[in-house]
Amino acid sequence: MMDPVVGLWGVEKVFGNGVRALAPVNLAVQPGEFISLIGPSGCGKSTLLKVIASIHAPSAGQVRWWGRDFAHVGSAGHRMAFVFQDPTLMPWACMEDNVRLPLDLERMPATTAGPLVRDALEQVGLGHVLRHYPAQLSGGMKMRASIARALVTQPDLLLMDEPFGALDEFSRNRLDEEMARLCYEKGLTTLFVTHSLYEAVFLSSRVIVMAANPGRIFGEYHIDPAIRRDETFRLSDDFAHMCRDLTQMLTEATHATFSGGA
Ligand SMILES: Nc1ncnc2c1ncn2[C@@H]1O[C@H](COP(=O)(O)OP(=O)(O)OP(=O)(O)O)[C@@H](O)[C@H]1O
Repeated sequence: MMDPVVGLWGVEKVFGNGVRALAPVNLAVQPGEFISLIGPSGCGKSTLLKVIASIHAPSAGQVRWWGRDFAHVGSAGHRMAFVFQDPTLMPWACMEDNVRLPLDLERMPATTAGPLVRDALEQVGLGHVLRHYPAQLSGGMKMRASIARALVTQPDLLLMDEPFGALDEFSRNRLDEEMARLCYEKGLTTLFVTHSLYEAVFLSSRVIVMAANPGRIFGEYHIDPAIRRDETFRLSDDFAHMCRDLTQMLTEATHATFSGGA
């Protein structure tokens, strides 16, 4: 059987202050999945994403990327990119220069990088503002630029931590539709942290529900990846039904007591 994109076995995270952010977590992320992590505040969603990004080392357990250790991430076919809630653009640089940053860090020649940068900006609908500076753009456009900066590296795994949380509902819905199109068309494996159950249902092929104290996986909910993620889906009875099911699971997760190991 093929190795998962990321596999976690018995992963725990205890911070220096004693907070047990993750009790044993087991998870296998398969190629092409769009997985959302939802759960009450403090249940370890961001911590789990950061363990997968290798920003945090697990306190116990094992993580494997494409069946190997972290040293192999970054080689062809095994690239990972992270999008944070804050777009973190360089204010003194135009869009083109901002998005080119990861390629500059790889010392890619400008002639090779140029078309990749323009293509990434086109993909997120910013092809017309290449020479604009962040201060000239709306919040939604800055977030698009941040996504373009992740896509320009042609990642095989995209990690997104509540990327649209600061946006108004209209911009968020629109970006969700565009994100779904990009990810499903490319078969891009994506892990997405959100506080919005509706966003999780709209985007995901699998929703992982977490519980807190300690942070752990409570349950999961599968959604047919073949469903077209558009306004028709958002307004459908199926969508409402899925949101109801997930609301119920989330309520149970919020009240669940932990009976696992010490
Ligand atoms: N660097 C850190 N040092 C100490 N404790 C931390 C650290 N990062 C997170 N925590 C704690 O770990 C627990 C899980 O935090 P985490 O941010 O992963 O939760 P979350 O589910 O993403 O929360 P939210 O939905 O509120 O963003 C919380 O109790 C948090 O206070």
